Amino acid sequence: MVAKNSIECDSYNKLSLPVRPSVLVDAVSREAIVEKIKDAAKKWGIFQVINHGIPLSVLEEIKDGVIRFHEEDPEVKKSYFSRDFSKPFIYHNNFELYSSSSGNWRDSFGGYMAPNPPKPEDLPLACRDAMIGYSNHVMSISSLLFELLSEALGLSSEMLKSMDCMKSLHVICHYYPPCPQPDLTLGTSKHSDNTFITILLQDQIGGLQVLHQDCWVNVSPIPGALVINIGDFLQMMTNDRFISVEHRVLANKVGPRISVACFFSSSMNPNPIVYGPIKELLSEENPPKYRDFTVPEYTKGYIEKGLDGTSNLSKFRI
Ligand SMILES: O=C(O)CCC(=O)C(=O)O
Ligand SMILES: [Fe+2]
Repeated sequence: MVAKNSIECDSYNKLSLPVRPSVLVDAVSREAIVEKIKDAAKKWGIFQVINHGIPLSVLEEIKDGVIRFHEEDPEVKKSYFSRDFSKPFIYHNNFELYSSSSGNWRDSFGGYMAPNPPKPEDLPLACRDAMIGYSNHVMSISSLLFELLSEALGLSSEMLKSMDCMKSLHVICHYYPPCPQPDLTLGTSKHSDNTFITILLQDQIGGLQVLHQDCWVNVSPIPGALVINIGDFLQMMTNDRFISVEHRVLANKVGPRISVACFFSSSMNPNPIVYGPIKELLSEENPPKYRDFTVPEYTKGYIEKGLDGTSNLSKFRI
């Protein structure tokens, strides 16, 4: 299942992420933080942040909530099982099961937490408070991140927010059970996210990798850190100034591995807004590389092809 034409780089030290996790604390000024983010979003499409303001106890609570739900009585879980993403909360394994050539070694649950959060009683008791609490924190850190990303593009701080990039939050909580034969499968196969950005919390088990210059590079877990992925929409809107990172998750002999992916995207909901390369970033020398798109239009192709390792972006290139 290893991607073709890629070399395995097993050492994080050989090729380490350029933006260290302390990006939001160490940098002496906002300008310095913006510079680091600009560099990482361009070269890697990913960076990690610590001291983001979300208390460690909140991170622990959501991870515990994910384990509690997944280790719940199967009868309880069964009542939430569905592939209908318009429902307020669903438990599923492999949204791409019927479109991909192989299944992935994980189970997931989640729902849209903004702009219309589910009624608390629609969420299972095992993770209800944790999901609501964590989502509120993620919404506020996303506001700062979209400001910094706008500034990194040389735009006004409010630009991306004014384009509704942070309006819709889809939270998906993954549970990767220990795998007896990890070499034969993957936790999540290679893909980029159909989002503006994704804010990811991973536990200490490891397995997340990004494809960089034909090498799979480990995104080693850092306690308390959040991983920020640039998604496909932002790559198109920035006309390739930022890149949407291709990533995957290895299956592990140990586990379970827990991760919580917060997708900023309205992908499964109606959204009439037409996006395209941001006019302020274009010039005669830098004409639009993508045609305009709506999020549901983009998502339709993304879901249909599943996580098959191919890019949906290329279909929108001019
Ligand atoms: O579990 C992870 O670390 C990554 C999951 C992921 O890439 C996704 O949900 O899109
Ligand atoms: Fe992803």
